[in-house]
Amino acid sequence: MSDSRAQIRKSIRELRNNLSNEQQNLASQSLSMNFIQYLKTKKTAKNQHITIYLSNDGELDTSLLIKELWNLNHVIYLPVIHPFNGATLLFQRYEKNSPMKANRYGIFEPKLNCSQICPLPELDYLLMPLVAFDNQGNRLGMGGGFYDRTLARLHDENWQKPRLIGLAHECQKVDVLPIESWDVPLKTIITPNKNYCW
Ligand SMILES: Nc1nc2c(c(=O)[nH]1)N(C=O)[C@@H](CNc1ccc(C(=O)N[C@@H](CCC(=O)O)C(=O)O)cc1)CN2
Ligand SMILES: Nc1ncnc2c1ncn2[C@@H]1O[C@H](COP(=O)(O)OP(=O)(O)OP(=O)(O)O)[C@@H](O)[C@H]1O
Repeated sequence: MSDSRAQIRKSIRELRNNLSNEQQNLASQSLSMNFIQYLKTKKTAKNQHITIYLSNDGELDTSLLIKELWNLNHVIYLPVIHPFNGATLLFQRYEKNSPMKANRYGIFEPKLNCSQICPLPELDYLLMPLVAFDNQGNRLGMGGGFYDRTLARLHDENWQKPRLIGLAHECQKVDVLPIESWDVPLKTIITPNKNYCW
């Protein structure tokens, strides 16, 4: 089982890393339009608390979406790897002038500042990176278990917030993922081509 997860990770990471700059730019524009349109259909008020991520390893580029959401007065957060609580994530406010530093994987995150951390249930939307997703909204990540561990508490309850939304290129879709007990399925996945809802 874990072997096939590793295989899927390897082949899909290769596919998305092979997308051209032009494909990435177009994908980034479509993502931005699709998510902002999605917020409109939810009649979302301003000042929503939205966690995104800074793209790495061929992931769908979020930089344009972040700028547009700032312009619409939403409050943006990024994941920060917890300094001592194993492989879990904190969600810290991200502004244009936030001091940043590279984490152990070379991904930039805001320098830890406890006064800027948002507790998970106070977030409205959690936009998550993923390596592969399937027909049922299952998600396979980079293999660190960061999001699954962080969301484990929510998974046990019948939670309302945050809404979990995966972001991916269309080439990251597979028919069926081998899932594990801790995997947290998603109700929405947004690609440049369409919004999947379960
Ligand atoms: N953009 C982004 N930010 C994110 C995540 C993510 O998937 N994407 N994460 C989602 O959880 C967390 C970081 N998790 C990550 C886990 C593994 C690797 C990675 O590149 N692994 C290398 C091996 C690196 C090593 O061991 O030194 C690899 O698999 O090649 C990157 C991020 C938090 N921030
Ligand atoms: N809720 C959890 N409690 C304890 N360990 C967990 C939990 N979720 C995941 N793990 C551990 O993390 C490891 C990696 O999990 P998995 O392969 O599902 O990560 P992933 O979803 O690909 O990564 P990420 O969530 O960081 O994007 C697993 O081997 C598992 O042992």
